[in-house]
Amino acid sequence: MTSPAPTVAPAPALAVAGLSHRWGAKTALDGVGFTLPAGRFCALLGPNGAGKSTLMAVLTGLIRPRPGVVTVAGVDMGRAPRAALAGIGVVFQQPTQDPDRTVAANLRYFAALQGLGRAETEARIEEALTRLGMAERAGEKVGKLNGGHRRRMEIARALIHRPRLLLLDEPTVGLDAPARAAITAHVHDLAATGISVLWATHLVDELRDTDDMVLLHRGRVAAAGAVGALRGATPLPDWFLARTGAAA
Ligand SMILES: Nc1ncnc2c1ncn2[C@@H]1O[C@H](COP(=O)(O)OP(=O)(O)OP(=O)(O)O)[C@@H](O)[C@H]1O
Repeated sequence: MTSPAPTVAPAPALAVAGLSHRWGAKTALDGVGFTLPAGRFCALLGPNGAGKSTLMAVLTGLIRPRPGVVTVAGVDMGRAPRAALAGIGVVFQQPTQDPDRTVAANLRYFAALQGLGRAETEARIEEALTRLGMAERAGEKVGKLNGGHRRRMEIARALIHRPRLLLLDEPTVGLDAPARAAITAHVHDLAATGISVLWATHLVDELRDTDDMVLLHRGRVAAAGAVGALRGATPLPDWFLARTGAAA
């Protein structure tokens, strides 16, 4: 009789353990730990100064985890940073685009940095823009786009190398309500196709009950789990206010 082959659980898209960081005398992260399962939308929620951007800086390799361990799909960022970073797409808080060039030209530049060939590049650009509902804007100059479309272009750019994990640092800052809603919906759709998403925000209306959430407060994880299960019957703004003292 043969015994069934053991099933091996896939590595989480992202795992953070024992992570701390100080900016001089200021403790920005203090023993942060959480895991993000594959194919989930997870909000990194926290008031101003909670440590979200510092954590994003660690996760994008700008700050070395010390102490602490970050693994991306099982790859240790400290030991194999290039391999870990290859699996991540990033949308930083500050946009970086050439406004005088078209959307496609901006994306081509990024694809070249990733070492993609010409035919592959065009296919990837079309694929990424289509996922963000931006395919018809490929030939438009970035400077002519509204803020929401620019942001969508940046998200498309972060997808060009087909990462399994997408990190976004407050991607809706400065956008009006319709543009925020559109981007939030598009990124939820990406998660539904299997891309894991970590979405840093202090705006609770961007979260759905079915999302995961890591609540960061004063550099520590104050709560983690599914949004609906955590808040129960309490409106999310009230739940957030009770735990952080900050209005959402
Ligand atoms: N480069 C830096 N030098 C010194 N202190 C810093 C630096 N960056 C952040 N801090 C401090 O670290 C703490 C966490 O800041 P961080 O920007 O990571 O929080 P945040 O949650 O992203 O806030 P925000 O939403 O305002 O961007 C804050 O007290 C901040 O003042």
